[in-house]
Amino acid sequence: MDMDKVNSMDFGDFVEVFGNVIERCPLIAAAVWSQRPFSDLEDLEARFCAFIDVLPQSGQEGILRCHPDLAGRQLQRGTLTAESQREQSAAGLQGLGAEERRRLAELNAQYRARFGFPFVLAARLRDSAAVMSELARRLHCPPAQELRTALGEVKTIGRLRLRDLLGADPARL
Ligand SMILES: NC(=O)N[C@H]1NC(=O)NC1=O
Repeated sequence: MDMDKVNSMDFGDFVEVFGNVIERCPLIAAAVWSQRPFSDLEDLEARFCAFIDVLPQSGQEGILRCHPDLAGRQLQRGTLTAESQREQSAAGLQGLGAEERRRLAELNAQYRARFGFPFVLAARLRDSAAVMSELARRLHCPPAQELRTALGEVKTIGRLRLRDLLGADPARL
């Protein structure tokens, strides 16, 4: 899909196509549509990121809370969004053994109890060992720093999803 096509989309089509660039936050695509035309992919990415950056902290935390747990119950049940399913599978999270799943669930619960939102990371760029070690490491970060890190991961996930939709090279992120 090229930028002319994106710029010519009506509101409904745009939200349909880009509504899950930020996981389960179609409102962001709805807001970004108003800012067309976009000059290129980087411009489009920047609009999604800027929306996140100007939200109050409660809104930023709300975005994080829209993300499903990594290797959580939804992955087992197959009820994730198609994008999330693909990303979690790419990290090998579907093939975890019972003990690894239990350990990850325990760390996810500790993380959520400490920060008030789920642990978020761009799973596509990691394997399951890296997911586990990042979770164990970030669990001990100061809350303000962790909020910034988590939002950075949301943006990375979104940029990779945009690249998929536009047929751009994900390696150039
Ligand atoms: N919790 C979390 O990071 N979830 C996300 N990560 C990712 O790559 N896809 C997701 O849904």
